[in-house]
Amino acid sequence: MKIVILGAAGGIGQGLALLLKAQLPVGSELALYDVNSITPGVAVDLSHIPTDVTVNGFSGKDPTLALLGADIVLIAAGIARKPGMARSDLFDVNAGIVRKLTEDIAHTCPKALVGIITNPVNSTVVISAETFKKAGVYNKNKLFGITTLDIIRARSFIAKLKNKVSENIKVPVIGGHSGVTILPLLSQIPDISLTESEIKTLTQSIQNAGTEVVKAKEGGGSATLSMAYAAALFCFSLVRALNGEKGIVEYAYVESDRKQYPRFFAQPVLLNENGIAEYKEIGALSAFEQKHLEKILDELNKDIGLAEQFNQ
Ligand SMILES: NC(=O)c1ccc[n+]([C@@H]2O[C@H](COP(=O)([O-])OP(=O)(O)OC[C@H]3O[C@@H](n4cnc5c(N)ncnc54)[C@H](O)[C@@H]3O)[C@@H](O)[C@H]2O)c1
Ligand SMILES: O=C(O)C[C@H](O)C(=O)O
Repeated sequence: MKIVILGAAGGIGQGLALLLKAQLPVGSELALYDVNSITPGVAVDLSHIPTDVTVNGFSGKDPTLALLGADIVLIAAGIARKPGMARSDLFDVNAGIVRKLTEDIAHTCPKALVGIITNPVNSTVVISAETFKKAGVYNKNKLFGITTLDIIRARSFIAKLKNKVSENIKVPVIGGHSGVTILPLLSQIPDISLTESEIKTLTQSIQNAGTEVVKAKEGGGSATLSMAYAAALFCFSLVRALNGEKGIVEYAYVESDRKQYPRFFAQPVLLNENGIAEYKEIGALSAFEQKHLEKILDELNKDIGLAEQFNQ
């Protein structure tokens, strides 16, 4: 199995590459690509870790050599937020980067599963979808916006609040990946009950967690290590599904045909060798969550519309 990271020399890319080198199944192949010329060196560095995962690094303008024969491509290329910016402020630079890299994927490995990390995820995934469509190779079952960071944050915050082991906490998070569009379904966590005030505070903390990191890093970027961990978890699920393991469900920002939601929406999907095998039910929402959901639809539709226009 070959996994490619685009943007591999960045804060997320390097952390993600380390986790994949350390934990991918024996015999896997990891290809790192970034415009930054240090990328082959990052691969040499990683290659000294004694696991049976081969690593190759590529830099320059053309990612083709990295993408050849890819089964999974993870896109973390692009700029990150600085204090005072919203994720949508990244659109002008990152939209073009994601479009170009998607064109390269469409040309070289159109059957690969693609996971998008680059912000604003609510829009970049749509840009990628429209680009694949233009190239005539779009398969909505193979394109994912990675929202796992919202889920692991929710797990961490709830574990801390309730003094529980975070590994055992499962939290659905639906919607999108920006501010209020991040909607944790705190009413659905098995064996944990929360007061109204806890729900309100936790929801806000999960929605603002990215901004909290941006502020704390004081201009040095946004979440990298927690995102690398989140992307690695998501990637391992894709790998297991491609290897034929059954019953793997992940939450991700994907295109579905459910008319009650925007065209792209983070939701639970069952994975198999072909990507999305089935859209799972979101389940019952509390009154608080239902009200919140109604509020975010316009914002998501706006982010999606902007991306659709960009590709026209
Ligand atoms: N989905 C999420 O939950 C989530 C979480 C955190 C960060 N992000 C986003 O991930 C992106 C990367 O964040 P980071 O902290 O790693 O940034 P970074 O600046 O550390 O790394 C980005 C890398 O992309 C590379 N790059 C730029 N243009 C490229 C191109 N055309 N082809 C290949 N590589 C290119 C840069 O050289 C750099 O190494 C940002 O857009 C950020 O907002 C998303
Ligand atoms: O907040 C950001 O800009 C990065 C990322 O989307 C996050 O949630 O940490």
